[in-house]
Amino acid sequence: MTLVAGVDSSTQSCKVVIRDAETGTLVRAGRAAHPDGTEVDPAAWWRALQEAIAEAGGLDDVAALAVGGQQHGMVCLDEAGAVVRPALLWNDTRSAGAAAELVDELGGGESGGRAWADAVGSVPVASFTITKLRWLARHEPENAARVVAVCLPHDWLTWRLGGASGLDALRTDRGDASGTGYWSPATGEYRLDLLERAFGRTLAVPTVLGPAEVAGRRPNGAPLGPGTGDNAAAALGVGALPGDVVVSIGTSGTVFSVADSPAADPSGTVAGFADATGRFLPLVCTLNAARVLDAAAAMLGVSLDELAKLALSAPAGADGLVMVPYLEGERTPNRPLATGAVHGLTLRTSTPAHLARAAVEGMLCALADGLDAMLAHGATANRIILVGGGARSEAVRRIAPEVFGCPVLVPEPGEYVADGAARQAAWVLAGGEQPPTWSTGRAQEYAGDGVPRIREQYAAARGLVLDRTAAA
Ligand SMILES: Nc1ncnc2c1ncn2[C@@H]1O[C@H](COP(=O)(O)OP(=O)(O)O)[C@@H](O)[C@H]1O
Ligand SMILES: O=C(CO)[C@@H](O)[C@H](O)COP(=O)(O)O
Repeated sequence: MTLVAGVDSSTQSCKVVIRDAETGTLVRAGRAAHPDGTEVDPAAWWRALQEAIAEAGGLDDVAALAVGGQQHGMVCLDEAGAVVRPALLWNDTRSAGAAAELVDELGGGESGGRAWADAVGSVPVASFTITKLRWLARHEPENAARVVAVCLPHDWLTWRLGGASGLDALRTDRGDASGTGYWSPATGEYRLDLLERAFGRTLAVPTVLGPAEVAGRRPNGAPLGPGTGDNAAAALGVGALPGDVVVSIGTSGTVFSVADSPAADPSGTVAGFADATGRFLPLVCTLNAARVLDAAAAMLGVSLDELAKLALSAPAGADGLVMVPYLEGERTPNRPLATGAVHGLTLRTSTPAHLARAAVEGMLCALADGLDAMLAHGATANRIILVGGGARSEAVRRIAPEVFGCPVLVPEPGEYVADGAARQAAWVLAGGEQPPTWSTGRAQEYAGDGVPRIREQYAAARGLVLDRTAAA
């Protein structure tokens, strides 16, 4: 049996799966935690990767490997290839002012948004690498002066796995490059003029590979795939096709679909990313998803399973109790400085069950807004597929149809980002135009009538929060 490995170096943890290259059957797996916080020394990802690989039984018998990773993180390297400062992650909002400046510099408002969307498929918000480069240039000029190259978390891990033999060995892929703000999915070219505008001078950047090209080799000669961003890897892992909309509930909440043509939304709601197969991946991302459930469970002093039971014991709409879950600020809508709110407290709604229900409904309503935006920008949703750690919650699975107004498919619990990376590794070995066909496990359908009241009351509460919160 030929084995391939896939890695998901995501916000909260590193996961490794080892699968049969031909059938996709899971053989072994491992995981390790990442540190908390929105800036992280990449060395911590490397340590977690080694721990997860060891737990997965090592890589000696693995014929190819690929890395999926959290998007957008800024990893700055000096001339010798050393990391200049801890990486700023996708959910670090300190560059919100820089994002606003960059949009203003290309015309501001609708016209600035249009210029960015036309140039790189997306309008930069604080998550995007380009805004972090501007922040670094302005706030840490001494660190900025040492930077020679910039890359993304998965690029850096792939580079290290391949021996880190020099900055010109850095490689990336279309999917992750499309989240930088200085690479265009439509043309397949870097926009180093925009990088230079943000940072004040140009930098070395990784070579962008095609979906199944070799990014390097492990010391035993096994090829490394180009890897990709975690959402593009999840799309590959669940085998998403045009007509599928994937809703991922991890640290971030994302709604995305595979498309044949690039998106360019001047409002910035839909990011026009590329996918890991040569196509495109329009995507809406919220900053607040699974951790809203973690926070609600912590507030109530219960486990996540108990939170789900409590949520399901309250009526749909929680008798008017609404949580607007902007616990880390928010990206969609673009309110990096926002805080969360609970509206509709009465004696009747002041119960653990109501609060649990409001947390699940609020988190799902923010994703339903994202789904609306995707549909408004031409996505079709023949199937909605729910993945990510938060999809393990029975309350999320059962309340999602009420909020989305349609059934959702929940694949067997698994690590779909790591699986997508493993499938890419198998593709690198097999070659050809398409990734190998792996049988996907059984998915369970959750159906139920939509309850429009849930979204109506959420929209009213969201409006109050937006009114009191300045945009970036
Ligand atoms: N049964 C569950 N119910 C609710 N949330 C869960 C459950 N299991 C895991 N999670 C949550 O999923 C999150 C991790 O999901 P994951 O997709 O791995 O995130 P990331 O990829 O961002 O690191 C954690 O916040 C965790 O609490
Ligand atoms: O910023 C985005 C997408 O644009 C996030 O989806 C990150 O890629 C982090 O993903 P998770 O760790 O939450 O899976």
